Amino acid sequence: MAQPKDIALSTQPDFATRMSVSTSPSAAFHSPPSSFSSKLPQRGLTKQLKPFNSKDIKILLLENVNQSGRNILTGQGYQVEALKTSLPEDQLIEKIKDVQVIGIRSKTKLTEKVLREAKNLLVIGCFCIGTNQVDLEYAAKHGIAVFNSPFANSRSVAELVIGEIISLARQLGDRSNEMHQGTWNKVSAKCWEIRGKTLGIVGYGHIGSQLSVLAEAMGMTVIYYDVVTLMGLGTARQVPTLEALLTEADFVTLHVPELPETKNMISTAQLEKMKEGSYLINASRGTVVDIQALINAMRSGKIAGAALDVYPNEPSANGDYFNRQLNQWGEDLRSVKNIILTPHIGGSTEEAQRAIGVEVSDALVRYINQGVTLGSVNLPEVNLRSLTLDEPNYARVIYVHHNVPGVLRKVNEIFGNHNVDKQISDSRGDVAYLMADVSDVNLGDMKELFDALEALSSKIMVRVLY
Ligand SMILES: NC(=O)c1ccc[n+]([C@@H]2O[C@H](COP(=O)([O-])OP(=O)(O)OC[C@H]3O[C@@H](n4cnc5c(N)ncnc54)[C@H](O)[C@@H]3O)[C@@H](O)[C@H]2O)c1
Ligand SMILES: O=C(O)CC[C@@H](O)C(=O)O
Repeated sequence: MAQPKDIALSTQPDFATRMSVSTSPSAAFHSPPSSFSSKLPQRGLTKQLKPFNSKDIKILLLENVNQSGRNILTGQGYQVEALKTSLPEDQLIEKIKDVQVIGIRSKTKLTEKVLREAKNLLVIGCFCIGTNQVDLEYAAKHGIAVFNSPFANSRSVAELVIGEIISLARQLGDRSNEMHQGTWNKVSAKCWEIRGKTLGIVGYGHIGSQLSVLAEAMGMTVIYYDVVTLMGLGTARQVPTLEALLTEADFVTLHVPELPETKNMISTAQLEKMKEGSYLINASRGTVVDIQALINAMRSGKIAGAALDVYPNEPSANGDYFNRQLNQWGEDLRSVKNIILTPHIGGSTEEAQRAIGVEVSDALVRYINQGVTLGSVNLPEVNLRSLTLDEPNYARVIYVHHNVPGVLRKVNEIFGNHNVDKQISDSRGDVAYLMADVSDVNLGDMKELFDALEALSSKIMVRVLY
């Protein structure tokens, strides 16, 4: 965009605050008005804004979003329908037509096909870390913001992996299964302490680095591989290649996102590189491991044990679905020795789900009521000081538009007869986001502003809140 960005930064939080908001949302997100207020001029109580031209906000929550999140949304007076499972595509398409907000976890696929039908949708809340289930680009191009919870369940996943490392080293799953069948099988052959063993972490992000600290505390040596050069915590050491990690680690654990580059990142060639009798853990995404190759490597004895929490195809609800129909190797996998299979529960703790519910719902409320995009994974992050009850005749105008030259000139011409009290604009790729607070406007003025902005060829979405 040719025009200058950040037109009215005088009311923005300082740089450090903005950086900490961007990189560490949960710190500020639980109570944004108060966390910002100490940095900003005090001008009375925050006014709760509402759209000048639309009905009640309708929200569809799928996949059993935690009560903490539902309470925040219903507390705002929104109409919330909450379902325990995800929905088959045809039902999802029917329901999404009607709502302004949808909340999902990892199972619901918001593809272009589904989003095309979502004519009223303003915002998507992913009540989890991963956002690979959403077509982020399509959403951005249609002005639909997407929020997630980037690390509220990291600790839960790291703790699960620690449990799995010990369980695999001691063959706990098999011993427990045998006892459940009535068989006493006291063995020590090929059962190990984890002290002194090497843990290889692939992906040293929020989860990988938490795990690193826990593993070292238990006496393990930690090495990690990441596409980014990162400072190791404690005495953890970064290795230059995946191959270097695979040849050195006794336990390999995967914590990378689902990307084209991470698809089948661990397949036959990589399993061959691993140490004889080593272990593999995957709690990242199901596409990262070639499971048939893993079954073969375990049957040959090369891999002594594995723990899988995620699968290429996962059922949309609880029940007896983990079979050949879902994944063709389903039954073979179940027959392998010393393999721990869990139903994508890495982040499924009370602590994590409560924190995610609060964090994502707060972000949704801020976006719906104020247009603030801080923490969005697909739109530029934009914030303006809240309007207060001392400013009764103000409107907040939000204009999401194509990032092309000349837009700000046209928008400011439209604002021409009004006082623009504060304004900010930023872009991300092809999409730009402008927010302006305009004073001395009545409902008629708001309609005029709305209609004029709607008519611009650069328009993606217009909202006028007051
Ligand atoms: N099982 C669960 O319930 C559960 C819970 C939370 C997250 N997850 C999954 O775990 C993944 C990791 O979570 P996180 O919070 O640690 O993510 P993160 O973004 O903090 O860290 C991911 C790390 O992987 C690295 N990376 C990316 N591509 C890579 C590649 N090709 N090779 C090596 N490193 C690469 C990144 O540089 C980053 O450091 C998430 O994307 C999500 O899919 C699963
Ligand atoms: O809770 C879920 O469904 C997803 C958990 C995890 O994979 C995440 O991406 O946060």
